[in-house]
Amino acid sequence: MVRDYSAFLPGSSKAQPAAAPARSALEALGWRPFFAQQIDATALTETPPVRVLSVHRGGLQVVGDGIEELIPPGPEATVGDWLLLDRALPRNSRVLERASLVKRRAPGHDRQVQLIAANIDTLFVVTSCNQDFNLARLERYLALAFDAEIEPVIVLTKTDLVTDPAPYAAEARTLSDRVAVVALDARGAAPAAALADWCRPGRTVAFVGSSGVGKSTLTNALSGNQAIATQAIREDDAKGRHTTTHRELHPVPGGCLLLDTPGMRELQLTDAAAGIAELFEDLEALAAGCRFRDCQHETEPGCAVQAALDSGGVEPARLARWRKLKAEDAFNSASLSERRGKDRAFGKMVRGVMKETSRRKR
Ligand SMILES: Nc1nc2c(ncn2[C@@H]2O[C@H](COP(=O)(O)OP(=O)(O)OP(=O)(O)O)[C@@H](O)[C@H]2O)c(=O)[nH]1
Ligand SMILES: [Zn+2]
Repeated sequence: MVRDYSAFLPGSSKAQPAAAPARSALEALGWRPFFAQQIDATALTETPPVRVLSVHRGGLQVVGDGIEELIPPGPEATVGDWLLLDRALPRNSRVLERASLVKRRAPGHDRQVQLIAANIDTLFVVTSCNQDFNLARLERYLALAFDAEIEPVIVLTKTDLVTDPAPYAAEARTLSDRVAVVALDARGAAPAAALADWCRPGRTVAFVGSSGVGKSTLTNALSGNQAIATQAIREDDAKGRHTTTHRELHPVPGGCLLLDTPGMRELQLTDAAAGIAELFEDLEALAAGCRFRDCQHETEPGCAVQAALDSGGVEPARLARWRKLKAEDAFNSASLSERRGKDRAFGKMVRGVMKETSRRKR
């Protein structure tokens, strides 16, 4: 489905409510005390704050109070970042400390860390009341959100396609008592009201989830479904094809800021140990009581996790998901050489076992 961004285009004021509350241009862009307290009054006038709306090869598209420009590449910034714009030397603009940051390791050799998006307030983790619904997948996104210091909210779509969506919502609620769960029909008027709490003016939100769960439908719903003609923002890629612009922050007139990037949709779990620990804080706390610090919670003596499992204090399926998520994160976070090392160690182990077996046969 093509996302309809026409309401976000410059000059579009159709979604503006008649009596919008007065709010500074910066606040509407997400400016708040967390950023303001990082600078003094002189810096504020000499180097005005601007927010990065998009990142292109040619530079950074930034907006601020009466400012809208493309500055050359230089500052190590990503979509959503706040910069103190150095008018004389834009590439020296300072990046303000982030309230949240989504990053990932680049595929390929050096596996450098790539910045995906900064200063997102809410990550809507979208799934549907159908076979897409999967606790392990939801947990992966929740851990990523926690790791990036973003508040996750689970959005369950397609409630209209099942007789009773309640069991889905109930299962989603078992994942964490710190995560809100919203169940809705993504088409129509429901989302704007149901998600209003997180989509107030000046808030920055993003949707993640598998293909087809309703992210575009929700995006369009938040923009007020104002435009009738579908008019996605597009740019030509190197091969002359039209592709939806990557890494864009779209200010919804009179509303929140919406981040839509393919990089966000394909989030992989890497370097998210802290987020996993936060999501599974009860199991982490148990594990602190294991005899060995590197306990794998399998057959080790003095394993507090196994003991809790035996006494029924831990749900086996959840424990299995925790261990799998940790293993996935460790593997994805390892450098290439570390992975090779692991492969070598594994190969050596396999060869050792085979030697042992053939010797026994003789
Ligand atoms: N009945 C019903 N259909 C829905 C709902 N949410 C989404 N759909 C439909 O599901 C299809 C896929 O929705 P999209 O919004 O394109 O899904 P997406 O997550 O953006 O998918 P990608 O762009 O592939 O990532 C569309 O035909 C929507 O109309 C819902 O709550 N109820
Ligand atoms: Zn243990």
